[in-house]
Amino acid sequence: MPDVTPDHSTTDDTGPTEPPPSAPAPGPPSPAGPVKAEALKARAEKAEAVKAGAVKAKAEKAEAVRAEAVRAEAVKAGARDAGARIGGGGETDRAEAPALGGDDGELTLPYWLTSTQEAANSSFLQMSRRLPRLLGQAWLLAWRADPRTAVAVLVFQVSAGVAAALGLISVVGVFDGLLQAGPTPERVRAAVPSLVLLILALAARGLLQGAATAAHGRLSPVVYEAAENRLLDLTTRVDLVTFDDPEWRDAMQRARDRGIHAAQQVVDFGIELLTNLVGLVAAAGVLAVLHPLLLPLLVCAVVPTGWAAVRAARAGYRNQLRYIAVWRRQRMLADLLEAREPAGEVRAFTVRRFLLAEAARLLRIATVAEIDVATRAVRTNLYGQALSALVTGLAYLTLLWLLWTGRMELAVGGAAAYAINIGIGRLRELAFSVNRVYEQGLYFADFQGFCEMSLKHAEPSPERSAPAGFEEITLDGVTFRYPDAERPAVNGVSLTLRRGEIVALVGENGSGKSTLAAILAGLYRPQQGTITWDGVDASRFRPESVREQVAVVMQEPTRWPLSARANIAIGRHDRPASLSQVQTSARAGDAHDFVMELPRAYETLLSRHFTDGADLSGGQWQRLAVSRAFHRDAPLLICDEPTANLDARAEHEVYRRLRDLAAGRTVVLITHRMASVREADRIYVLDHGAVVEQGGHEELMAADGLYAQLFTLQASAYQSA
Ligand SMILES: Nc1ncnc2c1ncn2[C@@H]1O[C@H](COP(=O)(O)OP(=O)(O)OP(=O)(O)O)[C@@H](O)[C@H]1O
Repeated sequence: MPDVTPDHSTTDDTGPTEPPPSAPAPGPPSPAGPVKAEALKARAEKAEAVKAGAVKAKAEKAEAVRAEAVRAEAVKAGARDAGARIGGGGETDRAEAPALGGDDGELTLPYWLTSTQEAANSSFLQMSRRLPRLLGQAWLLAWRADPRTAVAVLVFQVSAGVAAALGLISVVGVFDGLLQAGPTPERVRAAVPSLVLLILALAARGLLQGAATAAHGRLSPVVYEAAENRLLDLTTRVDLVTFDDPEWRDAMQRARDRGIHAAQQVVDFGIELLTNLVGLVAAAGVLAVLHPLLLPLLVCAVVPTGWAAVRAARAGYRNQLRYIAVWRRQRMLADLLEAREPAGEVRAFTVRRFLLAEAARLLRIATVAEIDVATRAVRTNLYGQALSALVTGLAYLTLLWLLWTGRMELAVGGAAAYAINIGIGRLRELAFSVNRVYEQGLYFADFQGFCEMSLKHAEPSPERSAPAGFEEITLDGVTFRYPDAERPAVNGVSLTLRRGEIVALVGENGSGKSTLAAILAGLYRPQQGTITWDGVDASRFRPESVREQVAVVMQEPTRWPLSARANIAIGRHDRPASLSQVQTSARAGDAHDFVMELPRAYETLLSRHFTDGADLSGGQWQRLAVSRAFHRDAPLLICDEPTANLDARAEHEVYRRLRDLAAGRTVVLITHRMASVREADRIYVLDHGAVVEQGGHEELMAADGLYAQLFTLQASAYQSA
């Protein structure tokens, strides 16, 4: 869970506070950059060239040039050393080998950084203009996640601000009392009521601020939870073909990478901004009452302070922008090195040292860059503080001038000095808040964009449900093309499935068998042609209700990291199944015997990632998948190469049971094992997405077409062996 939960309780009204870190870096660690002066100069020039609103392509190019310059420096500086260190200095250990991806590690701007690019190059004015809408969106998000807590945060926060304003006003009273003419005891007495009010106001503010922080601590994770749930909900609601749409996948990746976190942060920083705004309004109000000149003075102070804040933040983002690609690649490699699946190949291909060197090279670049960021952050903060001191000095000089020339009373001057102090601190924090809300708002826009896009791709949901069971399913001229594909994967297919039949789909690789099976299963909707269930157009049924009637054994069945029992029972997760029912399904899929040999039999967790977990062989996983499909007990069973990983005995068993199972059901069988096909009632031969032959085994052999060729080829291979 993301971590950023600003603690508002630490906000102090007693004067300007230290500026917050210039660049909150959600997700990846803070970026970095080598300290070479020339590279920095080149980067600065390029950065200036990339003006706000510049087209994305231009920005990407500029960034790539910069990144490359800096990368080259960093690689020179440390990568080879790092590579040498890792493997003990051997020749093969060094990072001499070409970088992964065949691009020699060129760091082009990844798609998901375009928002940061925009943020890094936005002016303060641009940020301020978008702000109201962003704050509105943040509020909506918080409201939807938890309306009561959202209102509580708002009420507590505003009340704390009002209490702070009261405190400020009472300070004026204290000064007024203390600095009036007369003997000291009288002056002290005159100041007491205001002092009491000040104490009460501060106590109330402390309490309210604490309550606001507590409510916010509750709201923030709930917002994250709501955003994550919404993303998952929409991701699973779109139809399957949307997963093959690269644009949607990009959008999903962006929303997942940064969007969810940004949703939470927009709310967090929105609250922070509100807090600072209330404080500022209080200070400004008091100043306006004290002297008409003081308010414009404070407003003037916002210009340099805001400029310094935005400049510091933008510098941080630029660094992040530059090095986040390095960081991501390093993480990707590290993940691969740590994962179980590639562990075998890492060793078998003896690539350990090569990969380590590459990971170290990237890490080195990031480390060098990180040191640079720290140095530059100190410098920027120094400038910011100097500028801030200058503006504050100017404000006080004006105040002195007002006092000196008798335009302001001493008591009022004391209170004004206090209010200016607070006002300037608030302004600085406000500038940071604005910058943060804006930056996170850009990623949040990605999240919202994905939600809107997914809603457009959501499956249609007609009221009508498919009937339980069928006599005949008919496909008429069905054509299906994947997004961006040049030609249809299934082209004008017409076929009929009757109850109790075993129908086989045969054809060479890529001929469209699996796609056709997915269409039959209701996973893809054809762009042309119709599918009817007992004469009713299946598109008029709720897609889920069609799938309820289908059990599928996928080509690559999912290896659910659940117990063996759950791996089978998930086939009908909505109906509670007893162990004996699960065992019956397991026997049907020829899985019972090996499951009983597992350490905890049916309760064994099938994942090596957990203690006591076990893993299965490819064939065993397949048998579980067949059992799962049997357990689903649906009128249409689609088996897409169910025996590809099975040994001869298991294969024989599965087909024998399929025959039994077909009684009263329909089985669609896809397999390259021609011997298993000859048993089918009808065989459809596919070529380039179209049905080129159909009939029984004998009939097709006699036709001497593609089927006969494939069959004879396989049979002869066995005979010659
Ligand atoms: N998700 C996808 N996106 C785009 N094209 C796809 C996708 N899946 C399959 N295709 C293409 O559709 C065509 C048919 O693929 P399909 O998987 O249906 O063939 P198949 O007959 O089942 O092949 P195999 O015997 O190898 O399993 C192929 O050209 C394939 O490249």
